Amino acid sequence: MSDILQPGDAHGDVLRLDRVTKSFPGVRALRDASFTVASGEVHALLGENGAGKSTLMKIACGALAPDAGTVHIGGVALGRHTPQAARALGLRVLHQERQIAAHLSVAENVLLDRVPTGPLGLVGRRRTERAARALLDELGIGLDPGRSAADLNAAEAQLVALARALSAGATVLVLDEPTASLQGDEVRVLFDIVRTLAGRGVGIVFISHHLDEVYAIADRVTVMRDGAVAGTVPAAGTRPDQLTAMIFGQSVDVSRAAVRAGLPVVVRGEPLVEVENIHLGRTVNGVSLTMHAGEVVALTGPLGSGASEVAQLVAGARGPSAGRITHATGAARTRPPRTRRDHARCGVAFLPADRKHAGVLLEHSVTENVALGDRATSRRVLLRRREDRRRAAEQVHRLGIRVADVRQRVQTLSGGNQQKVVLGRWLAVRSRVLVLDEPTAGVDVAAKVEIYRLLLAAAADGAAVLIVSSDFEEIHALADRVLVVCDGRVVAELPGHEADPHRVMQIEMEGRSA
Ligand SMILES: Nc1ncnc2c1ncn2[C@@H]1O[C@H](COP(=O)(O)OP(=O)(O)OP(=O)(O)O)[C@@H](O)[C@H]1O
Repeated sequence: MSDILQPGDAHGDVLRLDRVTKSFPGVRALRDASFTVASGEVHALLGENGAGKSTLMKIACGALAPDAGTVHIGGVALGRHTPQAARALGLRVLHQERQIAAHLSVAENVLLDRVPTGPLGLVGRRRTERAARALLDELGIGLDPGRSAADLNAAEAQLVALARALSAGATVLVLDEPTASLQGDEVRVLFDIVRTLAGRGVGIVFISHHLDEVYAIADRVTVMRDGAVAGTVPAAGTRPDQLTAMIFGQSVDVSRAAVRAGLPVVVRGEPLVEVENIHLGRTVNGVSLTMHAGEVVALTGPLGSGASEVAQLVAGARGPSAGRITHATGAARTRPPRTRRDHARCGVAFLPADRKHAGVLLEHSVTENVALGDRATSRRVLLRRREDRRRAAEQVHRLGIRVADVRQRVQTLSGGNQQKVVLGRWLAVRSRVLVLDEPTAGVDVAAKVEIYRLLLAAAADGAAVLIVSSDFEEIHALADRVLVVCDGRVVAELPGHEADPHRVMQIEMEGRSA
């Protein structure tokens, strides 16, 4: 911890929530939850999907008012429950979405909440860039302050948002699953910066479903269960199985053997999709692959590798600029599918990475969202509400979706539960070809295992499954074959059980430098 003093209360806590309670119609989201963050500590907040982590942080940042309980930031009680009031006391939240102004430069973004003014209140560009440079250097961020923010990738945008929080004098930072769109080296860069911030006395809340990240960065861990705090423990000295037991009430094994236990051994069947030398602009440069019935193929690669685009092409979400994709399934056998609807009709289910925009209809109910898969794959025009509700309820049960009623709007579900709804949509229609981009991003470990088993069961039933994943544990547990993609090409193929993180990272590095 740092010797730089930050405002805090008598215990040095920069954030203190005391006995917070919050209910939504039909749900008790928080029950008497207390949580503190000390100056200079990284405090991980864990819990299964729907446990109450986001609700607790929404109350901390003034986005929601508690029914009971208090919030103190820097030792000062949050009087009005508004984001402005929490910000004024020094609390900032970094969401997963891009939080930078694209029309401004890096420097202007960094100093957005504290633009240095010259005489007459004018903002000097050179002065802005100098001030931003100093801040970026302090954090070890090597970005050019004069660069346009529109050109930044997701990882760079996040670093700029962090620098901006620091420049605004944040004393508490809430990072909500900050590594969701980052790859290996980018995660390391982020963690270095988080450590630097903590060294300056900033208290950091780190929400994650990845225990390896928690061990890499956190000092203390608080686990939430069913809206209550199950306990707070030091990260060092607490074993992963102890944490999963706190999260789920039992330990969870994500190994290949455990995930496959009790499932039939599958023999590779006939080819269902034939991908021949496809191209997409400069992102995909001649990829060929065959997906067979009964197998799970994983595509992996560094950010921008083109793996996601290959999945989009196979799913028919985009058309290739050259090459051919032939499906052997369903009604469209006589002609290659051209549109996404064509693909869906010949049995392709697609779970895109960008769920918020392409995956889920937030304003609609769980039932309607699950039923969408059926609408895309059948010619049925008449709505069968009762049947739709029955199917939705089945998926809610299978995937452990935390929802009071299937008529509830998806908007009111926790992030991980929204993800399960989109997945349930495609599992409900028993598609023969499943294409899933990062199928378990934001999903808790117990649900991950459940999803892996459902995908393996679908494969055992004769489906061909293609996943894009940056989660090595997931690839190792799930894949029969792994294709490593770099610069829009498949640079290596290896059997799933040989795809340990070290091996894949080595191939990615060689692929990138080739
Ligand atoms: N606006 C709302 N209306 C109704 N219910 C809500 C609302 N916001 C949250 N909930 C419910 O409160 C509970 C806690 O949700 P919360 O988002 O805090 O979970 P979480 O721990 O952050 O989960 P995840 O890991 O999936 O993000 C869930 O049951 C959720 O459905």
